[in-house]
Amino acid sequence: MTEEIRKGLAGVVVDRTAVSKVNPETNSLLYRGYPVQQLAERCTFEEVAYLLWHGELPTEAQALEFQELERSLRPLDGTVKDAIDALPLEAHPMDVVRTAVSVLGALDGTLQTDRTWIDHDLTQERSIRLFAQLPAIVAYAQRRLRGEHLVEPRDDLAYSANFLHMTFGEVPEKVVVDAFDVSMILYAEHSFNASTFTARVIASTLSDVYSAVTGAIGALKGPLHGGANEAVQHVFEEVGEAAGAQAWLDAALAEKRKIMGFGHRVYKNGDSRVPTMKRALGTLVEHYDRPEVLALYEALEQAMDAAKSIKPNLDYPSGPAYNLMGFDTEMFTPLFIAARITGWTAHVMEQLSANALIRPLSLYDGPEEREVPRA
Ligand SMILES: CC(=O)SCCNC(=O)CCNC(=O)[C@H](O)C(C)(C)COP(=O)(O)OP(=O)(O)OC[C@H]1O[C@@H](n2cnc3c(N)ncnc32)[C@H](O)[C@@H]1OP(=O)(O)O
Ligand SMILES: O=C([O-])CC(=O)C(=O)O
Repeated sequence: MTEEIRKGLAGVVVDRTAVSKVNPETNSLLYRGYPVQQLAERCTFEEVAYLLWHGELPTEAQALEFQELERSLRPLDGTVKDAIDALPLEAHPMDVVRTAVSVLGALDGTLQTDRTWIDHDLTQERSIRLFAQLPAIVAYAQRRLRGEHLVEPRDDLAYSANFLHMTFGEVPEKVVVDAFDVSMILYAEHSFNASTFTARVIASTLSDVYSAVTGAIGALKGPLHGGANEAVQHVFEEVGEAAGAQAWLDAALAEKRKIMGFGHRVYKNGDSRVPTMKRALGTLVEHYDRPEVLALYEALEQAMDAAKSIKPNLDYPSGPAYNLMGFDTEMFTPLFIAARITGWTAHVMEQLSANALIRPLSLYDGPEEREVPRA
């Protein structure tokens, strides 16, 4: 029998999903049927989280109930804070956040008594807890890099305004909060990407949602996936200014370097989310009066298009946007975690609702059977 190997599972359909639809032909992305561009324009990130989990946007009463619950779960758990404080300051924030999520799992008393494994309601409760705790964890990870103390959450603020307040100690102007909220919505969900698939593999063994999310964070960290938003900022710093983009790209391509923030496994004619995020970046460029950032963005984009016809992915506009907002570069991928927690957990619940253990086959190409050379 000849088995066909599809390296990287490229082009392989492994299951159904009703969470989102990525359509490279029409360059569109739907969350539960709604175009992500409309969601970014008309909804808050909290509403989008609710949509991803429940399949419908919340009614006013449901939104209020969700808001109260989320706000009540915001203060950073004391044991998680102690665990973070025990880590070296040099630890990468992705490792800090991954550890904090794992600690939250170990602290969750319901895991000790839960023997039903696939209890949807419990997984949903844990998902909201993770959603509400992640801003505190990520904001604290940023603050300790700067030798600053934890800032307590404010329950009079919506998710994004509170996130920025906990990070910077103040709420920035609306244009910044809005750009941040848009980035959270765009990063929330993207079908069977590497980290979501990791979460689904872990869930398929009937493990718990904290374990699935911890594994997903590990998958997101790599620069071929979420780590690219951080890598884009390094590229911008290496290139320096728009005038140097062409020469930098020629040299990088001659060295066969992958250009971070460009290319995608599914989209081959551009990422559906980029125009919306580029607009958000544009508002920040205007707000902070940093036109040189957009000039460099466009110079490198055009040079890459001319050289390879490869278009930017979402990490390309997000990197410089987070830089303008004032985040340290190592914090960019942790921000992606705070957004993608919604998609990951929606997929974990979907996986559990129609589970099959994920266990593919491999084609063995090692040595033929042989004798162990020992008496
Ligand atoms: C939110 C996200 O996770 S989006 C993805 C973020 N990741 C990045 O930005 C990292 C840079 N991009 C890449 O490495 C790739 O485009 C990936 C990993 C995202 C997708 O890769 P794949 O679908 O496996 O395509 P693959 O890597 O085989 O690329 C196909 C061809 O395009 C080239 N290519 C693709 N992306 C790039 C790039 N960013 N820079 C240079 N060349 C590239 C490859 O070298 C390859 O060329 P070849 O056929 O001559 O060997
Ligand atoms: O879909 C992918 O492979 C990667 C991606 O863009 C995402 O996870 O947002």
